[in-house]
Amino acid sequence: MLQVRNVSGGYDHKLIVKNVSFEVGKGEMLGILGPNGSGKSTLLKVISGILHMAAGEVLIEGKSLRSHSSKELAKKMAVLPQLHSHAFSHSVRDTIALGRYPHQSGLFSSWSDGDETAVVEAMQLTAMERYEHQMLDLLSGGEQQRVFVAQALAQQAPLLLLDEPTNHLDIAHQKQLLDTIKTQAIEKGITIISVFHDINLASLYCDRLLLMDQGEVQVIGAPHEVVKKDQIESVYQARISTNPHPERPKPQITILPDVNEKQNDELITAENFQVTAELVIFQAETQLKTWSSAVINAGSGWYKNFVNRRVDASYACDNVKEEMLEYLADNGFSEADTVGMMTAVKTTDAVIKEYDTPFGSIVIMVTAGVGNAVDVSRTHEVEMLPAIGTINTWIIVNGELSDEAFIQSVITATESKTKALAFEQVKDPRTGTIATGTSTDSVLIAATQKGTHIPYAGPITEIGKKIGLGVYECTVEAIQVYKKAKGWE
Ligand SMILES: Nc1ncnc2c1ncn2[C@@H]1O[C@H](COP(=O)(O)OP(=O)(O)OP(=O)(O)O)[C@@H](O)[C@H]1O
Repeated sequence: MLQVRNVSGGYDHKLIVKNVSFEVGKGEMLGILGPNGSGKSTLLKVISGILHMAAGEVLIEGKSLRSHSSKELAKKMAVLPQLHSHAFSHSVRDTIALGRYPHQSGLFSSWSDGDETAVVEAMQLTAMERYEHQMLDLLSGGEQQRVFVAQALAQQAPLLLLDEPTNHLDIAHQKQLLDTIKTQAIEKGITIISVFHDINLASLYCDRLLLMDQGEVQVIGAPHEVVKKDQIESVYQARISTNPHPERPKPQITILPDVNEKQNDELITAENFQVTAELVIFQAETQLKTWSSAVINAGSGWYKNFVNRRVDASYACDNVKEEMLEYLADNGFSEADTVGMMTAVKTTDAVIKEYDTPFGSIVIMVTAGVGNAVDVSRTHEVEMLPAIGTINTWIIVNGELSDEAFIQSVITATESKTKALAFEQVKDPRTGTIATGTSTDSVLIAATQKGTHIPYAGPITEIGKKIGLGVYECTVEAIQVYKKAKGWE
């Protein structure tokens, strides 16, 4: 659709864009990224013929940009500039209708049904119908931005060039606008080139990204090839981390601040745990980075309340999460701050131990109900029914764990728990073989993320050794307490 070949250009004698080449296919959405002043707007202006091209060539559907008349060009290309100056304020409808000028002909151009449909559709797509008769200068910045996007859409050109289309828009309108534009690309085959400041939006919506640095193309490729930690940090000169989008295979970034908030040097010890007849509670002064399979707030996050709640063996509920949230709220724990687990074991039987390591210490808590023990390697052979009995394992770390260390901690703890079940000869009653756990076990790793950086937590690391020993000891003891309570021995 569009070929940009070795294009250079800028203002008067100041060359800004240097030797830029790329191609964009029909229906493709290309995002242009780069720091302030890197030449993104200038590139868009050169491609759209607003600025003089000092060297190179731009081809639209194989035909040189230079050989288009301005009206011909406007039929092929709609442009949304970065800043909109409007000397005269028109109504919203009249402003959008200006987008139809390339389609008007003759001295007394008549307004056709096609023009009307295009304007109405553009108003619908940008949700501006109810502002139709309002004057532009009485609208908010975001509303005005949507009017100009509507004007560009009303032009019905196969190529859309947008300079920061989400400028001034709140998140709902950013989403609505980008969903609309992307739908135009998918359903109507419109080609879109758009400048973005928001790397996450660009990554999420664009098929490819072009990263500019000092007027040149630093890299062009699929979002996962462009949104890389080192590349973004070096071009933008800002510390970031990359993380996966929860629903799409598009990388997202998070800014890492260099300013520290008030430091809290709280050291977590076994003494910080409270045990009541109903609960094991650990409350940290500030949030800990947590990975867990808990009922409430599973996955990763930052939390400061950790609750292991005892429920009766006959506990049955259609909506466990809702019931648990109500329970937590009634007991003064807010959902935003709390990770919540359940157990049928007496909470007073929880085993809580502290282990010193060269970098600091870890605290381990285990409650073990093994009436529901299973041998996971044999579950495919037998019929499994939901049953009560769970081993809950918590590992609280005074240190800074890497992502690898979080996952390795889960592996190390699980292996160690399995060994404890073997030592205690806990069997799966269906198969008669040694159990590996129960069908509802839960694990939680929480770290202060202060102090020593801990890159790994496998069995040969200092932390891995203590997780291995600690989970084993605590689980063996918890199983023994459970067996005694049940009169098994
Ligand atoms: N009208 C102009 N005359 C002269 N120089 C200009 C003009 N407009 C922009 N420049 C210069 O061109 C360079 C690139 O500007 P441009 O607006 O293309 O950057 P950008 O990447 O779009 O930046 P931003 O992210 O801030 O919008 C800047 O150094 C700027 O000072």
